[in-house]
Amino acid sequence: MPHHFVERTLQLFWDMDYKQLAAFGGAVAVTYTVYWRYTRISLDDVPGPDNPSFLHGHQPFLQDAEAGELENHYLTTYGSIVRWKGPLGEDRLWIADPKAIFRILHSVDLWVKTAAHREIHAVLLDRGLLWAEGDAHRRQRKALTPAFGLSESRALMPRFFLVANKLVDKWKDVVMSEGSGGPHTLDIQLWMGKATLDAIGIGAFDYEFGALDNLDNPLTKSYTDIVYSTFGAPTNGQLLFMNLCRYLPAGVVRYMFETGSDPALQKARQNRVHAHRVARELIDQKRQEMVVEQTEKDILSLLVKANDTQDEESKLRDDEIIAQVRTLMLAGHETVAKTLMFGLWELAKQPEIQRRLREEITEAYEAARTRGGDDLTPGDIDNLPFTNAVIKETLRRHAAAIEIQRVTWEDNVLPLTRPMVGRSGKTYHSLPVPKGTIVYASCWGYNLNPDVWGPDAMAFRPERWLESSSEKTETPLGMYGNLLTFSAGGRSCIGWRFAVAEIQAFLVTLIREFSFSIPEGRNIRIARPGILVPMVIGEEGKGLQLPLTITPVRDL
Ligand code: HEM
Repeated sequence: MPHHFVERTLQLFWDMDYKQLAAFGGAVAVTYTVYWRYTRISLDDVPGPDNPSFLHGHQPFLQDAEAGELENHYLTTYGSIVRWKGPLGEDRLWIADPKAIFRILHSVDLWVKTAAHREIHAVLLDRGLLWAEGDAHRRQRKALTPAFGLSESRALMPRFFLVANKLVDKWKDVVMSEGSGGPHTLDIQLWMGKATLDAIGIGAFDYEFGALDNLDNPLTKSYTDIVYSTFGAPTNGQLLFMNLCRYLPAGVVRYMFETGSDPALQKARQNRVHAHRVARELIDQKRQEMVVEQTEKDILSLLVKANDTQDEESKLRDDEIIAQVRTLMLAGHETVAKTLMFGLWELAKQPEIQRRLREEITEAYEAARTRGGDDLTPGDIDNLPFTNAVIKETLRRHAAAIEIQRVTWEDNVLPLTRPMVGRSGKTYHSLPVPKGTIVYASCWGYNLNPDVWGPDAMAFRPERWLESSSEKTETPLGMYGNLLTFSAGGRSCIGWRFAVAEIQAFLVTLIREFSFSIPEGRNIRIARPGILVPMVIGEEGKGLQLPLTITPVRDL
């Protein structure tokens, strides 16, 4: 560009008064908006609620909405594809359509995690499997997969029973000392958090968190309610900030997360210090133990051993193994805790289902005792149809992850299971989506979609799994029971078999020993500010709570 042209252009701006500058700025903004609006694929015709606020969009409203009620409202009012507004008028898509979800979750290089989402993972979980993208993700996943097979997960069952029985002993002590051996109300979410932390410690690393024993362990303390205290109750300002992160370079976002003085970020960084120390010790210990051949192995031992036999290119570095330790500690404990607590809550609400479940489990224990065993084997539990139906129904009705967020970096077209009728009345058989669109593959929306599960999809009804029509669908999706609970595709939950084995061990142990009921006057609502938050209505100020009354059903 000739030098004098640049000079003259600058001079032109220099000579403008503020009105001319404002008019020029306005003209550029309008031209850009019109260009953007008419050259970009538009989502204006997708059904959805009107925008309540240009600045915040629907996000504050979604924070407070009740889990399940919101998804049901979307499905019945708008259908299985809904457009809602993010901050600054941005379009977001909420998706409960099986084919569209299948396409998103099976196109892992096209639909990726947002930069802000990944940076949250980096602080909370390090740069492990949940953080990695592309080839790095494939390499990490390949290294971890052998440790999560069916036989490896089932081999952990005795460890899960050990922790479940310890929980029973703790509850019996509480019932004896505080409830004189009779019914006693306790906060089930607190206890489940402790028990599942101990279970992931023992199952995945052979590490004693000592959460049920209230051991003075700084790592255990730093995990207490970590997800809730980090991301459980963001203010509107924090939500806006998180959303605007996508417009900043990843390095800047990283710097802000790494140095921010927010107490939640400080808690996550403190957790990292403790977790790194423990992870290093554990890895060294596993390497030393590798010379001794063990039959029963924790996940980390399997990972360290398998990694040592990989070629140099595929091998995980030590910092990557440490990242997996932190990833598994978090991903594998809160999720299972939520599933168990909501399962027990459903059973407390429906005594008849609970009675039928206890009958099946008690009979199985009697059969095991006759043949000389104390606990049920994985094979015994496989043969308990109603127990497994209750587990699947809990995972369907109370998916621990509400939704799976992704963004696309390229214009593309989503196939639809059912045609979508746009706001204009036009019918769409597939949906063009512009690049940069953030979508939410809704686990709750899909799991409650009447097109997939029938008109009683909202009801907690385990019997549906015993009927011949269950698990049959046009687009088989998930890993387990065609549920979206464990996601699907190349980034699906690697620990789903581990989770199912753990849930089975806890459920049969607890139901055999205690009956569960809802304490009078303490009704629960489950908010969904990114994670599931059970609260007692009227006691919201106390934060997370799920009180249930337990009564021993066998001699103490
Ligand atoms: C009921 C329990 C569980 C539920 C509902 C659950 C759900 C999920 C979901 C929805 C994802 C996909 C997240 C995304 O792509 O944004 C996921 C990924 C993952 N889960 Fe789980 N999970 C559970 C238990 C576990 C357990 C027990 C472990 C480990 C011991 C585990 C480890 C992981 C890991 C490492 C990933 C990342 C996979 C990848 O990106 O390749 N999860 N889980």
